[in-house]
Amino acid sequence: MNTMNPSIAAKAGAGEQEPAIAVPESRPEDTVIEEGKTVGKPFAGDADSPKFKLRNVSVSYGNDRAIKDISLDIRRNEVISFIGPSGCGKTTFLRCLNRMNDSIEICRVTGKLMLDGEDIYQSKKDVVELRARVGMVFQKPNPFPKSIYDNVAYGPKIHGLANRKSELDEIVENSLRKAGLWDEVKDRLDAVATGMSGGQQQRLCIARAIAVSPEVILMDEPCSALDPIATAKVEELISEMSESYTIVIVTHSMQQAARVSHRTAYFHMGHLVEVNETNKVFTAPEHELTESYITGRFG
Ligand SMILES: Nc1ncnc2c1ncn2[C@@H]1O[C@H](COP(=O)(O)OP(=O)(O)OP(=O)(O)O)[C@@H](O)[C@H]1O
Repeated sequence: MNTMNPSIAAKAGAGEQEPAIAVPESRPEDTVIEEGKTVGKPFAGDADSPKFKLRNVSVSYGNDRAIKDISLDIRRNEVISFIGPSGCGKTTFLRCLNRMNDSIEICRVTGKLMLDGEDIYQSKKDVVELRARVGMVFQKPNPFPKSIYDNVAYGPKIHGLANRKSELDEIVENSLRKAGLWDEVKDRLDAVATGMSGGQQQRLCIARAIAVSPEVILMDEPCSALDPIATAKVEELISEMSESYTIVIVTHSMQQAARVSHRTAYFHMGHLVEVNETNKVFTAPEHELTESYITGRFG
């Protein structure tokens, strides 16, 4: 979708010529980040009601704060990438969006997290229904050890989305088509899913997520276990899917963020430092930490 500014990309790789006299440089770790302050455009305009309205979100594991007062709107049908150095809180923040962190006993989430205006952390919230609306695709493809058909049919069955076998067949076919997998598997729907290639397994997991008609799909490094060809197929799929879904993707690949996302959010040590249109983040970042990261000064 976007390409990186060649001058910035070049800095990330080869490094620039050393100046004759060493000029003291500020180090990224010395930069003071003001808590709760994000540069760029983290919020939707007044006219738009965002899909997710997230305000003053903090997350702790025991006494350790992993997310520090983050506020962000996620727009309808946008693809937004979360990038940043390892351990900066991308996955933790992503997993708040469908309460996947609930299963971690020491994890505590505070702040307001609204999906279509409804507080997803309210005590009476049905978490199973939330996860049907906000699906998830993980880093490693994790199909059930069942047939290709059963993997896709499982969700619609437990959510009562089909009354007849013919309806279920239709959901399975449509989901596999949307995941770009139908032609490859239509003649072997009874084959066990774990026998597929890694890339096919990941697209099957995407079909499984799609099968329950979600509104949002969360993707946690969905291509990190895939080869470049399988990665390209999943990226193509993400672009196609953005017509129907809101997509939030955590990625370590800046090239991937540049290719697939409309906006990019840069995280740093639990802070949300910058959110901007992807093209801006990679060509003219506003925050010095974003620039340091995308030019490869740290990672
Ligand atoms: N289950 C957990 N228990 C305790 N601490 C955790 C847990 N999960 C994450 N953390 C801590 O929270 C912080 C943020 O981790 P998180 O995995 O969200 O970062 P990340 O940016 O996604 O990292 P990476 O890019 O390496 O996947 C880290 O300090 C991590 O050690």
